[in-house]
Amino acid sequence: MATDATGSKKKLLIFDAEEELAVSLAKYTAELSGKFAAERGAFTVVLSGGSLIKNIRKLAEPPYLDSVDWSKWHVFWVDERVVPKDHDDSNYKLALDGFLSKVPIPTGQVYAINDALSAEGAADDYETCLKQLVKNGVIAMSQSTGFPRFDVMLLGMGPDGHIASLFPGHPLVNENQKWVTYIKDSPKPPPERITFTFPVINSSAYVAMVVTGAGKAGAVQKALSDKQTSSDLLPVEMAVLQDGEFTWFTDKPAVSMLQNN
Ligand SMILES: O=C(O)[C@H](O)[C@@H](O)[C@H](O)[C@H](O)COP(=O)(O)O
Repeated sequence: MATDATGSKKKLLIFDAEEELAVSLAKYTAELSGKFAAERGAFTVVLSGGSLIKNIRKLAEPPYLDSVDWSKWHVFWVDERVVPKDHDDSNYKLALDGFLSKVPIPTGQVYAINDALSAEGAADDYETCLKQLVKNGVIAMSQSTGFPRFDVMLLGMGPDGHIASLFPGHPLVNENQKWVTYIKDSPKPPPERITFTFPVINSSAYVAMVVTGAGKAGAVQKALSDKQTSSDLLPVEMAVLQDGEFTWFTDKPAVSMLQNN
């Protein structure tokens, strides 16, 4: 069962168990796929790594396996580790094994990083790729921000409140020019990664913030409490969409430190 916390700028869905969350997340994503395929003829989907890939598993099952128009999907990564694509740390490999190998998205519409480049080179290369896709009309542009506007970002959050490879207290959280940047000292291994920046994340049309498990309850409590001060924001709290819909997909353990839950 989902609980809707109305009155908040962000929508909070709370599920009794991860299984129900996964059912709802598949429906949410399939509906957005239908909407954007009809409106724009393309559906741009941004994935994180981590447990998110397991959470989207039901998209690769009936009825969605057959009902979704996978030919319209274009898949990107909000962050990627700078390792070979067949390395166990690769977010591409994680998504390929757990999701992409099970659905018929054209391989040319799956945008992995160039793993032959340095972190800096891979970030520049990915940004160039995004700019080309904006020119081609595959990725929309936000008129209000001047940054690309992805149709949906399906994101996880770390126990420290990080999203993408934007970590608490790291200067990268303040990047406001680049679309894609790099980090060489990630506190979560491996240290070298590329990541979308906040202006890109915050220009999205839809964001699903998918958070399960008691280990994340502290960050969820801070993010959803009213006592936020601008000097002390977790990265997840800096995800504030300019003109989009932000939905938390949580399970009971993840919200166990919220009052009234
Ligand atoms: O490459 C990465 O490390 C991920 O993209 C990262 O941003 C992830 O989404 C969070 O760390 C949550 O990961 P878990 O869901 O596994 O905790």
